[in-house]
Amino acid sequence: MFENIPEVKDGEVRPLLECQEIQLGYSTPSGWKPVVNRVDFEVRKGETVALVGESGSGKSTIAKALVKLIPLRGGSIRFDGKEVGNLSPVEFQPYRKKIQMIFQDPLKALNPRLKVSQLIEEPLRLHFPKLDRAKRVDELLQAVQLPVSSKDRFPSEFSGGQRQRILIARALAVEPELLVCDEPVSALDVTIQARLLELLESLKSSHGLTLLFISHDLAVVQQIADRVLVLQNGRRVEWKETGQLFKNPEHPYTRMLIDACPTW
Ligand SMILES: Nc1ncnc2c1ncn2[C@@H]1O[C@H](COP(=O)(O)OP(=O)(O)OP(=O)(O)O)[C@@H](O)[C@H]1O
Repeated sequence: MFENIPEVKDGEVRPLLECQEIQLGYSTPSGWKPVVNRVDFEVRKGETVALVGESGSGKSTIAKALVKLIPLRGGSIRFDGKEVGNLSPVEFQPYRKKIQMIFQDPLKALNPRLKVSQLIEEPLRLHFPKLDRAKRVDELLQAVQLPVSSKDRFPSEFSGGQRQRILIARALAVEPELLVCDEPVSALDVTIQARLLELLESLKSSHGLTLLFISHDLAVVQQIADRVLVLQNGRRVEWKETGQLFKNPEHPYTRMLIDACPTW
């Protein structure tokens, strides 16, 4: 099955994530609602791939499937060469740590009753029980360029951009390989957005990360992505290296997205 995944040749960077003909959707009271239809893409190690498309095109649905928040209905998801799409939640456990997600609204993901130190220690306790957690919390706060004193405060005491950094520190705690970022900067103003994008860029090299970056903002995508997958109504309409996409958008939908972007 899915033998059309190309062999990796010598010197080529191996894909960390390979999605082949994935089909996703939701069970609703009125029946099965298909959302993502036979979509193919891959993310090479160290690369940033952006998923773009209008609201409702299926971007977050793909992200949810990658961390098994919803099941794969058809097709194949391979992580580091291994088929993970049809694993049970228990079988998927070893991979769950390697794929971390950050969301647009960190407040929803951070328990407001816990201090930052507790929020970051939580995944450490689970995955690295023998580690000196206090030391690691300090290191992770420094990695996301927050003062170490932040650890004694609560999420509500921070700005949106700072909360996003806390969420990133928490995600980094388990040493992921793939960071799935679902509209992580959409709620932030432009200056804060730019700083957070710079941070993600520097964490990529310092922590050996690969990024799948979901956004509807093409200005952001142009800044951060190596390749872009354009989704329309759950179908792939374009899949290209970023420079090429902006220079030579082939699909009318891509051209429409680019024309609709206020930066151009
Ligand atoms: N739990 C659910 N049950 C039923 N339908 C859902 C559910 N979650 C999402 N959908 C539908 O799936 C489609 C794709 O939604 P999705 O959130 O993946 O889009 P998106 O491209 O990420 O959009 P946005 O940019 O607005 O987040 C939409 O029609 C949405 O209404």
